[in-house]
Amino acid sequence: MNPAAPSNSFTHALYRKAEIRAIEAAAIADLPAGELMRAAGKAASELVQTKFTPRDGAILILAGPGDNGGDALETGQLLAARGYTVDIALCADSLLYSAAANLSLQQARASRATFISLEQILENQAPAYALVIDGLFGIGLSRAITADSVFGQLIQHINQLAEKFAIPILALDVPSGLDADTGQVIGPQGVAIEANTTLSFIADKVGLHTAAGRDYAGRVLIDSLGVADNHFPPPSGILSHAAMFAGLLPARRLDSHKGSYGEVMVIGGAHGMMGAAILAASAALYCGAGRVYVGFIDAAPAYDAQHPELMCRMAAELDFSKACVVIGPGLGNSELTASLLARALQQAPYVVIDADALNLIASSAPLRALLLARSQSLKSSIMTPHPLEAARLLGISTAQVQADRWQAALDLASQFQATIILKGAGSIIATSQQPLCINTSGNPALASGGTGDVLAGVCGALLAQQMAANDAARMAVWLHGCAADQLVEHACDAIGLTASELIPAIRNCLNQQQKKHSKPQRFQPLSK
Ligand SMILES: NC(=O)C1=CN([C@@H]2O[C@H](COP(=O)(O)OP(=O)(O)OC[C@H]3O[C@@H](n4cnc5c(N)ncnc54)[C@H](O)[C@@H]3O)[C@@H](O)[C@H]2O)[C@@H](O)CC1
Ligand SMILES: [K+]
Repeated sequence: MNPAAPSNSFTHALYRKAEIRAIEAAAIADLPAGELMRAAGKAASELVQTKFTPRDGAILILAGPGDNGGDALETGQLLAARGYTVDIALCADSLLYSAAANLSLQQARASRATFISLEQILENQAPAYALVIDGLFGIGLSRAITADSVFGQLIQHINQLAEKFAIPILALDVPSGLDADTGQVIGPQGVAIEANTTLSFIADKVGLHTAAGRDYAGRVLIDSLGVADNHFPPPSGILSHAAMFAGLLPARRLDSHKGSYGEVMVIGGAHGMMGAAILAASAALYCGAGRVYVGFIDAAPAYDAQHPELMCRMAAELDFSKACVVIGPGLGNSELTASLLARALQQAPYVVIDADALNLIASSAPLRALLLARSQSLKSSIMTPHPLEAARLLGISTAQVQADRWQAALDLASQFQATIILKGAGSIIATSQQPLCINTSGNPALASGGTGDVLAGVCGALLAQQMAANDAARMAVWLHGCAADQLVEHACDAIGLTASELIPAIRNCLNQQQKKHSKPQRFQPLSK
């Protein structure tokens, strides 16, 4: 089987460890003993064969104390049988192995693979390995691999050698040391393998795509090990991908006008922070909102010279009753801002709550009650917290949010009955009713001031164009990341991307997406 093409139908599905264990248990009941481990070894060895020939050099296999070690031994014996030079470091008491892992060990011992000791690896400063395969720990890792433990020293040594000599690391199932649910290195003082590629088994895992997961897992490939589709429950999460957004923005009708595409009012831009509101409003404009107002807090400029289309007003003058209100960018924290937020929560059919507006809600029970009342009257609300804002909203620390971003996003969605965008590496989009979504686009170039304001404006434009809140949030985050990816690839590098540059790039991505996926217009010119 091609490891990049899982056989089950949920190709973008994400599961937590407990769900994977349940799928595994159901599948094992249908299969001959050891079949999943054999399939794991076959998938991994075939993946290696697509990239390396036996002449490229030796392969080092790290086999740990559980079934992840069994997968590694199975892979090793298959590669040895195919003529590769294989060194195996057995880091386990084989008496404790499962029957399946024991069988793989016996076959590996009977193969042409060489068993080497940990000391041999730790002493070796310049190995000629073409590849390291990490089968130390998988989803069974239950406590930290501390830096000073034997496993910890081995992992650090391998990471250093891999970096120094550009040796690729293939992790089996999960990079050892990483929590497959949270995407964090299991601590305290834990270390983890930094893989280039992770071949994950049965189904994709949440922790490979959020928090530090992407840094440790590298490219993620999935092999379902032939587990039948009927063993997979509906996924509790999905990865975003282009096809998800097909048709969400209908093609524009020829007889449409600016009133057809909604009204966005960005409320913010207090003294010293006017740019934040302008960025959000410009993003709304470039993403197709029919009319865009900026409601300033302290003083409104006559117009914005770069975008004279924006209508600059005092926030207190604006009527929110038909608008999508994006409130927060540069809002500050005064009595006026709290009353503006209360009015937006009561009147606006759609709101995007960002930045300072999130902090106001975190500290005010009446505002929180107004937000909750919106869900009763079917008004749409998107909240866009970064981890610190999420921590304030939940009354916990930022470290607790980051320790389990998935759970934090779920808690926010259920406590505030809103669509949540928990920002950060692997942004999570959550509602209390639908599967969570982890965004797959974007890169560290987005880590600069103003990009969050831009995201809020994109959300506002999509909501104003009648997109459901969950779809708007998923698509906005995806477009925002795609724009940064395209800029990094074609225009600049990862350093120095500005929020302003992002805005026209988001418009390009949105239009590319529209061209690719929208239905043809009803009237095509005859001559073309
Ligand atoms: N059970 C099955 O049917 C399948 C299992 N598979 C593989 O098996 C893995 C899960 O296997 P296991 O449940 O055996 O778990 P692991 O192989 O992840 O390791 C668990 C073992 O590590 C020990 N351990 C945990 N934390 C430790 C630490 N910090 N320091 C030292 N030792 C520690 C545990 O006591 C246990 O012996 C999956 O990730 C996957 O690679 C696959 O082969 C697919 C099928
Ligand atoms: K592993």
